Amino acid sequence: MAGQMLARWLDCGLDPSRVTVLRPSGRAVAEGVAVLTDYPEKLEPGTTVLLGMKPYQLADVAARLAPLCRADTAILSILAGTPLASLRAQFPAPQSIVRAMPNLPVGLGEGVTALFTDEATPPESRAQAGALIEPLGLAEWIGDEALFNAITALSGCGPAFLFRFVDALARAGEAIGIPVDQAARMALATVQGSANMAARARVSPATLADQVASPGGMTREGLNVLDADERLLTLLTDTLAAARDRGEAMARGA
Ligand SMILES: NC(=O)c1ccc[n+]([C@@H]2O[C@H](COP(=O)([O-])OP(=O)(O)OC[C@H]3O[C@@H](n4cnc5c(N)ncnc54)[C@H](O)[C@@H]3O)[C@@H](O)[C@H]2O)c1
Ligand code: PRO
Repeated sequence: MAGQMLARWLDCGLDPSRVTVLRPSGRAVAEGVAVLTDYPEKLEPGTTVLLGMKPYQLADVAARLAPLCRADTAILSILAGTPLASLRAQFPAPQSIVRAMPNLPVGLGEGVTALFTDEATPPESRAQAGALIEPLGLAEWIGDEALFNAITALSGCGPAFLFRFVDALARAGEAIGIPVDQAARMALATVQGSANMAARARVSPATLADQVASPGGMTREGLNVLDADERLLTLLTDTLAAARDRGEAMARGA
């Protein structure tokens, strides 16, 4: 995920010589970006540190990284299910700690990133974090951290659910006799075109769905299947709730 964010920042003109990546594998990231396999001796004043490892690695990483941090180090964490209080406990020195939850299309500048911080982060640092995220796509500040796992379920995990939907649409097409390659191409292009259309439309996706459905026609019969007993809504509510609940469990250390 962090690699997608970096790719977009570099595409938008970030000077690669200003970036250092720490990754145990030492694998190259991008031309001109320094890669370290171990922690540096110090951090430059005003460094922004993006935490992009797995959430369960927080304590191990903080044990080495926190002593290098100063009051003017800014922490940006993309760790799912990791509350701001946990980050503050692990990184006592930095004033600015921001929780971010991006999704994978940030690499194209078409992502969604939820942001949250607390009163200890100075307003100018909050603005800097917002400016950093802005080229990645839609940025949404969240007022209540209690919603962060729900928001992660919707937009952070959302691409996976959409990819699953595209795959299912293609396989359903195949199930009713469309050749497999053709069904895959047409399902993806249908979702892409429809998403672009919905993004530009003046009316809601619900209204657009009704506009596709000619009275007494084919689409209405299909929508009736999705809508029966709110089948699709129930399925998606259960999906988001399961993802959200995993975030809550991760926050409890499970
Ligand atoms: N994948 C997503 O769509 C997504 C979206 C939002 C947030 N996240 C968050 O991003 C984080 C990484 O998830 P991912 O899916 O990108 O996994 P990943 O396995 O692709 O990336 C993990 C990265 O951590 C690095 N790493 C491993 N050990 C490390 C260490 N000891 N110190 C520093 N770096 C280390 C690895 O080099 C690797 O680049 C997680 O905290 C996850 O919650 C992921
Ligand atoms: N990927 C991370 C996870 O699955 C968080 C959102 C997307 O935990």
